[in-house]
Amino acid sequence: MTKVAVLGAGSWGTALSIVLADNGHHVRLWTHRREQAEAINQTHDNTQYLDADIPEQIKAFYSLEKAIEDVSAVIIVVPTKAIRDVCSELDKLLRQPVTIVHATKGIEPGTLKRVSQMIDEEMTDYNYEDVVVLSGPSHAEEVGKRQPTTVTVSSINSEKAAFAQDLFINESFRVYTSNDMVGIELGGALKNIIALGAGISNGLGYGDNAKAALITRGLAEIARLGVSLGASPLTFLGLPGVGDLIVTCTSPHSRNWRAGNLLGKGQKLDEVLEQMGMVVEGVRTTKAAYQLARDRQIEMPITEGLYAILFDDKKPKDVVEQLMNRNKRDEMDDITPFLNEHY
Ligand SMILES: NC(=O)c1ccc[n+]([C@@H]2O[C@H](COP(=O)([O-])OP(=O)(O)OC[C@H]3O[C@@H](n4cnc5c(N)ncnc54)[C@H](O)[C@@H]3O)[C@@H](O)[C@H]2O)c1
Ligand SMILES: O=P(O)(O)OC[C@H](O)CO
Repeated sequence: MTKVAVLGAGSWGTALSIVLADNGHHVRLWTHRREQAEAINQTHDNTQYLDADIPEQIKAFYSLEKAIEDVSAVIIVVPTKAIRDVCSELDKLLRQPVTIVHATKGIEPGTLKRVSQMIDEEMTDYNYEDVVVLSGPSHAEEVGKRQPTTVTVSSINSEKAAFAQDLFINESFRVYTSNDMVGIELGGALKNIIALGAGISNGLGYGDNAKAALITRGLAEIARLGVSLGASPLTFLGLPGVGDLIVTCTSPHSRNWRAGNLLGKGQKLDEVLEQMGMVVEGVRTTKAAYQLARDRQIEMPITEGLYAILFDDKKPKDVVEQLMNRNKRDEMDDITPFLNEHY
């Protein structure tokens, strides 16, 4: 059995801790809020973030130094915004070699870096090639109830990916491996933009046709950007692509979908984010993807529309009208030449 530290006691960190505890591992769940650590240890629940019983072998810690003492794996599950601070602190305190797995879905605005690249920059002895990413269609609410879930782990270092697969896999949590780390990280991050769009569409009163359009045309633009950044197009047909698009664009469990739904009903971004109380990664990732698309001259009309709603105060209805009135074209026009150019 392995001693594992999980950094980030939000909904996903808590759900992944439950998977690890079910597999017999000793889990140290770290939170930067002392009162939360104390409450988890006393009550064995974390109801602000997840409605689930927390097994006895999960111990919550407020001290990062104590949480990572003697562990052989560190699972990083804080929001993208917190990755640099947490990793630079981790770098100062780690005394032994560990396998680092991250389950965070985002791209950093400004630097336009993926999470593994941010970890690489903050940690002296680890570069992105040693980091493992875990991603896929996986709402914490269902994982906490041991409902069947499938995810993918990936690393440039295939031994580390296999280690992570063994650490997490069980009868209700099936873990695949992939050798496309770039695609796995990008799929998980970019689907949040489309989930915001699907929520907005619902808030506007639109139905399944609009949702299906967003999922499929969203997939096309995710693949276009992903391939230009070195991902395999096939990855986006798998769990971290189509799979995660389906789960986040169709479920009210999704924080991104819920935030989009409120925006579609007319609420302002600031009040929506305050109301959510949990991270809505799609907002910052929209900023990053918009910049990446501009820099690389990739057509991403849905992402551009989302950017206009979130940051330019454009009305959602006007954005839908604009998307529906784009130039006539063949469905594969913007996909086939692009893939031919890269493959
Ligand atoms: N919730 C899910 O179902 C789910 C599933 C897969 C992936 N993810 C991804 O996991 C990541 C975390 O999401 P979540 O849903 O658990 O978020 P959350 O909002 O439920 O929890 C985030 C946690 O991070 C902590 N945190 C925030 N800033 C911090 C800082 N500076 N230092 C230390 N801790 C800090 C918060 O206190 C909170 O405990 C996101 O990237 C999300 O996209 C979430
Ligand atoms: O709740 P969301 O929108 O952050 O999505 C959670 C997971 O990424 C779903 O796979």
